[in-house]
Order: sequence, then C-alpha cells, then structure tokens
Amino acid sequence: GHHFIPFCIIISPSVWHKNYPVAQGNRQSPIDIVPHQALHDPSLGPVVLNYDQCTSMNITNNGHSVVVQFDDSDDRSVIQGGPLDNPYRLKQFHFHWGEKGCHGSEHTVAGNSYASELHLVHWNAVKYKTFGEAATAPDGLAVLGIFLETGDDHRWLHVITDALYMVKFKVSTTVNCFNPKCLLPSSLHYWTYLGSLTTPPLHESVIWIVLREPIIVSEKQLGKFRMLLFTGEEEDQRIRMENNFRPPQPLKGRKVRSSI
Ligand SMILES: Cc1ccn(O)c(=O)c1
Ligand SMILES: [Zn+2]
Repeated sequence: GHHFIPFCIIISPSVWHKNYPVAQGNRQSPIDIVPHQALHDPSLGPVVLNYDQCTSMNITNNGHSVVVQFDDSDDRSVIQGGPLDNPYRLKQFHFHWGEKGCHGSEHTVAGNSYASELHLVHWNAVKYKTFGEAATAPDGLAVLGIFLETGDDHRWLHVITDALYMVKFKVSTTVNCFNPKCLLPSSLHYWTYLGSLTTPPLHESVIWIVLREPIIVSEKQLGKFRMLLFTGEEEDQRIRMENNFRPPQPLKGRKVRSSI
C-alpha cells in the first residue's frame, strides 16, 4: 500500500522534556491543588475582570486546542487585582478536555479532575512590549483557569460550541463581540500559585489564578469539542482532538495561596 507519513504527530507530555528540559523545572503546571494545604492570604484582594465585549476577533483550531483570540493592542480587556501588581491584557482563551466523563481538566482539586478547563491567557503589557517577550518572563503571563463540570446547558457557551463545526479542521473563522465575562462562575474565590505554560515551550512565566467554582456545561456541549480534529483537511488520517491536557506536575516546594 502507499506509504502514509502522518503530518500530525501527537507528542505525549511524558517525552516533552527531551526537547524542552524546563518540563522538569521547579515551577511547572498544572498541579494538584489541595485546598486544606493552601495558605489563606488576607492580603490577596479580589480578582477584577474588565473585559470589553468587542475585542474578540476569531476562533481558531490551532491543532492542539480551540482558541478565541482577542485584539490586545490596548487595555480594553484586562485582568487585575488579586495577586497581580498591574493589569494584564487578554490575549486569548482556549480549552482542555478529555474523551469522556470527568477527565479533561489540567489542574486537579484534591486529586479530582473536572471534565474540562478553560484558560483565559493575559500578558503584562506594562512591563513587556510583546506577548512573546512576556511569555518568557517570570511575571509575564496571568492565566485564569476555570473548571467545567457537566450538568445543564451553559446558555452562553453555546456561542462557542455552535461555532465549533466551522473549525473542525485546523482553520480560523471570525467571532465578534463575544465577552468572556459570560463564562465566569458566580464566585471569583481563587487559588493562586507561580507556574508555567502547560504546552510546549512550557515557559515558567505564568501567575496562575484558578477559580474554585466550576461552570456547568452540558455533555452535549462538551461533545462538540470532541468532534474537533487535530488534523488538517488535507490529511488522510483524521485524529479526534481529545485528551489535550497535561497531567499534574510536582509542586517542588511551591505554596498555593487562597483568597477569601
Ligand atoms: C499561553 C498558553 C498556551 C497554552 N496553554 O495551555 C496555556 O494555558 C497558555
Ligand atoms: Zn491552557
């Protein structure tokens, strides 16, 4: 038969360290959050999200997740407060999910994982000129992590999940005026710790803010994420995009602080 050379080689997290030695570094993400071992820090104020609704630009299947990208040319959409010393600009949000049930989140809570995890990625435009520069600095990025649990339909997530069929393959399509504030849970209680990107290059540049309260989405909505493909339209092999989550990494002495 003809020789098939897959364009899409899925590299498993356990071998990332070969090309990215920092994978075995001292502030890697995600981690298992143990609530009773987290330090309540009264000096931690509330996280404040000032998202302008019309900075969203497109939704893209980038071959390892589905990403909604934002216009980060000014401070219209920022996160501030909490553990952050200044406002961080919203750049994109994306999801991590499993192939079924309650596995798919990156962070776990007392050993329990959720069905999915939403990451809102922000960068420190006060101290750094570009996202790329910020992504390699220890205080360059701030990622807000939100757990997704299955239950009823999430009325606003529909805007995203109803568009996923358009980005089944590695393509992009426009999205306008989507305000991610509609994806927040009611409580902004959070845990925070110093960590990293959870995909290569795994830079140790992220101040993590993980919300305790999950948002509820339906199994049907989650199923639409699993319909996405890692592969492009031109490829013979179709590989479903699922299990795009990194397992928890060693804490290496880090302290997790909690708000409220
Ligand atoms: C910048 C970046 C890239 C990948 N992931 O998973 C993140 O959470 C953040
Ligand atoms: Zn992520």
